[in-house]
Amino acid sequence: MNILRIGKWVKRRKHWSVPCACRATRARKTQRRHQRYKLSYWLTLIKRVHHKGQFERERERGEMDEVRSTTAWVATHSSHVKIDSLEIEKVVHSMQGNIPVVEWDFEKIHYFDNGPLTVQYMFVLDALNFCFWPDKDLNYDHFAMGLKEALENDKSALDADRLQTYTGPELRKMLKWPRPLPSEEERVRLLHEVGQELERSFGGEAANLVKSSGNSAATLVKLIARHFPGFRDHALYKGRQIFLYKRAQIFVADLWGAFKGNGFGNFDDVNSITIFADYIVPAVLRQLGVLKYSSALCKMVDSDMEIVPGTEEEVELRACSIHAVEKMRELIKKKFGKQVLSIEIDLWLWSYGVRIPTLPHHRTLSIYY
Ligand SMILES: Nc1nc2c(c(CN[C@H]3C=C[C@H](O)[C@@H]3O)cn2[C@@H]2O[C@H](COP(=O)(O)O)[C@@H](O)[C@H]2O)c(=O)[nH]1
Repeated sequence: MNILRIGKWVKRRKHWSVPCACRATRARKTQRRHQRYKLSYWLTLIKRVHHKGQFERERERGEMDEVRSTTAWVATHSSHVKIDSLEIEKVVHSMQGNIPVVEWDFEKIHYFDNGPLTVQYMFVLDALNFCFWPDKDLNYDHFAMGLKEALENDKSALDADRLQTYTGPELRKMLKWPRPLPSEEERVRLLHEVGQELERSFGGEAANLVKSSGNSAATLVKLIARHFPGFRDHALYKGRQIFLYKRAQIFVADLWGAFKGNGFGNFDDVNSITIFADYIVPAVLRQLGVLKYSSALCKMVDSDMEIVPGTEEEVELRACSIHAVEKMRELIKKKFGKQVLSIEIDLWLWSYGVRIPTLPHHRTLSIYY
């Protein structure tokens, strides 16, 4: 019996010792695995922190490409506007790939003091940079000069708290405009929105908004769109969301131009910006023969008939303009080996267009451009 019992006990011990040993080995293995995991976890984290800016930027750049990719999609599904590739070739060859250089602020109308107040000025100006045409005597220059003069007379005129209090008549007075501005209520609402959000998230200063972009144009556009609903320039077209971001992108370009690529205008990825789809550039591209409109659209534009925002016509006019210029850039690169920025092409086209007051342009009531 005893022997039997001892036998059973030994058997049991054996039985126990096996799982015990296994458990110990497994525990050691698990510990090692955990250590390895911990190490790789920390390495990844360190790498992430180290490259956070880069990761962020790559991600944002992907999102910026949404302007390129969605407008390209419109161009391939377009019903009322067509891009004439042969005409693009002609334009590019006639200039031998050299885009005429236009100096930013060629009109000498902007405020500039090389500091944060210039950033505040540019942001407020671009918050109001849309739809001047309903008043035939009004244009962008009045806003640029009016806000400049206001700042020169009173450095606190565009402070975040002041922006939140302006009324329509006060804004008019600041711009020295004798009658109600087009979309005056919307302009005032957008001023308030800018003031509130600058105060809430950026210590009241647009300069802090720019600083938080980490020298990335794409991140800055994304930040603006995230924080300021008035800048979320997009449309629905044939069931898809199309991104245009005219005023957010022009703000980046204005900083880049004003600060000559330094300080607040220093962006590592300025080439991520596309042209700014307004009502002047499509008209210039049409005159160059690059954009061809359907006969119905020709009639609408030439007779100053209003085009409803969000219609296929309106989205195509804007999206095809962006895509045509992207094609122009690609061709310049392919044929002449030159890297041209969309911003440079935009300034050339826009400055050309505004010098021809008789150039027929499409008329859409919008807060985006
Ligand atoms: N594509 C594109 N559109 C631009 C601008 C600018 C001003 N940029 C300044 C920056 C450097 C220069 O030196 C400029 O002073 C305004 N616009 C748009 O034009 C339209 C105004 O027309 P009109 O009514 O005639 O003033 C309106 O939709 C406005 O939003 C630009 O650069 N590119």
